[in-house]
Amino acid sequence: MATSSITEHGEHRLAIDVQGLTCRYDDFVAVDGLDLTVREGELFALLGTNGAGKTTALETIQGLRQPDGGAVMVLGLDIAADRAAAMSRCGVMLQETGYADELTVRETVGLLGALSGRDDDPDRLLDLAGLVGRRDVRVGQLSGGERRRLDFAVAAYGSPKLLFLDEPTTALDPAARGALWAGVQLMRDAGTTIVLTTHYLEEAERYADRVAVMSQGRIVQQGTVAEVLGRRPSRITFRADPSTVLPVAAVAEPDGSVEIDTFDPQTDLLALLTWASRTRTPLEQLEVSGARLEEIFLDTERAGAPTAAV
Ligand SMILES: Nc1ncnc2c1ncn2[C@@H]1O[C@H](COP(=O)(O)OP(=O)(O)OP(=O)(O)O)[C@@H](O)[C@H]1O
Repeated sequence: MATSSITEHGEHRLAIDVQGLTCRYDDFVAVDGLDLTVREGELFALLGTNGAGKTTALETIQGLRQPDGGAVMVLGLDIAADRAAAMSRCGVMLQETGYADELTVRETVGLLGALSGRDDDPDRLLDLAGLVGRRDVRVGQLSGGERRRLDFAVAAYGSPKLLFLDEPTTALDPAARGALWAGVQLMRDAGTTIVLTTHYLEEAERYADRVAVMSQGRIVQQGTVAEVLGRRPSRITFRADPSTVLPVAAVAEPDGSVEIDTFDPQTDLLALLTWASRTRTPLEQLEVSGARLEEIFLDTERAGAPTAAV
């Protein structure tokens, strides 16, 4: 992250500051007192199951919907009062965008990008989005993955200060995903704050500086990937004779499978291996796995109600 995102008082400058945001559809509360902060210069992933409230929250943060309660500041501006000024510094990649099929890729980037009010070179965007080879192809002839990269090129036009990406890699093949992530990382490295939603948790784990997990309209986990993962234990698994008395606390099943959940895998593994060596106990299929976002995500869904630390 760029050091310029820290104030002279050592605090993080905020690209987005949401306090107590509530959004209703008639009597249904889709976003329920949401507190969310995104720091300048970071790549922030908003996660959650279908219907968790991510799109509603992001649309409200972008000023497309009026909140039923709470306050939203975007790039230091109150979105309710200064939407035009705030959004003129933002790029938005929606889940679907309509294009004129007969225009070429370069024409489309140039025309739609210019609507942002920012200047840029369309060829730079085509390079960023991995579309140089498709420059003169008509948009109607693009594949789904190429269209998604076109969405990205248009949203990134003029290097916005803040870029919203709604499920940017959904339905892309691995090569197209890699190309899009490379472009996203270049934007972040150049100082753009990125806020994205995704259902690909491994991508959030790999690329995001911080993540938030939404459930039933509220944030149930928020922090750096390491912080969020650190709230869940690592797991040591192996198979051993069911009659074996183990040196560490474990869940041993009658079929011989053993699970050890631990926040100190190094110490527990060392104790286990030392003991196994001394007692000549075979530990078959021994594996150690760190916590994954997917497990945390599933935990919060199983819990049903928002309870976890934020
Ligand atoms: N126009 C609407 N009218 C009534 N209810 C709505 C409307 N739009 C969304 N909802 C409801 O609000 C809740 C949150 O929806 P939202 O689209 O914000 O979730 P999401 O987290 O973005 O889901 P997804 O991952 O599927 O995009 C859901 O229960 C949804 O059914």
